[in-house]
Amino acid sequence: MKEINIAVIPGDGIGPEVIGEGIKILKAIEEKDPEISFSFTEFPWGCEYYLQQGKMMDADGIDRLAKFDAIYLGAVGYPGVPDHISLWDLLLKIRKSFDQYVNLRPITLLHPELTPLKGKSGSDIDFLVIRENSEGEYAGAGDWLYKGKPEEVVLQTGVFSRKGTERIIRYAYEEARKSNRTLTSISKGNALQYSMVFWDEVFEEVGREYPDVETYSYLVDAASLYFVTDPERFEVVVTSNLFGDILTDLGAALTGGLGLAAGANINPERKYPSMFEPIHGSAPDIAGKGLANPLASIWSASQMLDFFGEEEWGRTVLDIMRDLLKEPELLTPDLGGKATTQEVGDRFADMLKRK
Ligand SMILES: NC(=O)c1ccc[n+]([C@@H]2O[C@H](COP(=O)([O-])OP(=O)(O)OC[C@H]3O[C@@H](n4cnc5c(N)ncnc54)[C@H](O)[C@@H]3O)[C@@H](O)[C@H]2O)c1
Ligand SMILES: O=C(O)C[C@@H](O)C(=O)O
Ligand SMILES: [K+]
Ligand SMILES: [Mn+2]
Repeated sequence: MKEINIAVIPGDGIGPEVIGEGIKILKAIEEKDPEISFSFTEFPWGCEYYLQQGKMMDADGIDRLAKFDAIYLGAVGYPGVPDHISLWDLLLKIRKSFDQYVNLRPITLLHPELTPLKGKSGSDIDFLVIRENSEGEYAGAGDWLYKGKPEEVVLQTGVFSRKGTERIIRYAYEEARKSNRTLTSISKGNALQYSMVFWDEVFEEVGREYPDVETYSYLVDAASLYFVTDPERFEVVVTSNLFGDILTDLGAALTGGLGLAAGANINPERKYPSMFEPIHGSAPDIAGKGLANPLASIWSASQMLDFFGEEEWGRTVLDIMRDLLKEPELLTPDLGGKATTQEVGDRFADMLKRK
């Protein structure tokens, strides 16, 4: 019997709505498979907590989370709390404290009707973005000088360490080798003459150990164009923290939108818990109305299953998702349907039970 202890942080806005459906699916799996059991421990942290308690999570929050096998997160961020506070005091705090330096974001078209791309381009979109998740533009290094004065200056410094750059690039080469796919590095060495020239050098350097992996290296501006005009050229992509953030929302737009985009924040050494979440935010514009698509959070639950060696269940969840996507009227409005968040989750769980 495999027991997976999951810390659940539903968070803000649509976070609790979509996480509830993901848990529903995990419970349905638990019911079907006598070899797996999940425990769910919920933490009330987030922006509402901040407004009541003056903090996004408890002071000993990281220590408490450290005891779990995994973290399942909805989203943080809500009007009334500055976004940089909700991000830095919860989401980024967890990613950094648990050295979740790999962010796996699949960009996969599960149904041909889901892409806005016309014609031949985009019929076979299936790639994995590996986003550096610990430093780079998100290092938090900087300053705000002479606030409010005419000589005001703000610095936000990208930090690219040898260790941090090498390990993400090596992870990506390993992934490409293992899955026999090409590897594309996306950077910006023409304008960013320190950080991205260094990134490109490390990409080449590490690549010498992987002569079997076919590689490409694009500037991020051109890569954005290729995402739209020729997404089929990408198989495994490795990129920096901020570029990865932006490019994966673009990738989501090509494959059904944010309601379908999942992400896994991985600590490959398994020294700390990894965290699974939809890549979207708290979507205040649709929160509390049953409009949120729960498929992204269900997909991230399938990434969790993969991570714990339950790839067969991970695959089954995606197979069900493919089937579900064949009937647009039974999906949430973002995908053209009329169903509520819960109705999609219920139907998903039913389909799983019948598998
Ligand atoms: N990981 C996170 O917790 C995370 C990620 C991104 C943004 N945020 C925060 O979320 C808040 C809102 O940010 P935003 O509006 O820029 O991004 P967002 O991802 O919340 O929403 C962008 C758009 O996508 C739609 N959308 C998102 N998820 C959806 C779903 N599951 N189903 C249907 N439609 C969906 C929203 O309605 C909105 O129109 C901000 O406070 C931001 O800081 C948090
Ligand atoms: O990493 C971020 O910037 C937060 C959010 O936009 C995300 O993509 O996880
Ligand atoms: K999220
Ligand atoms: Mn993002």
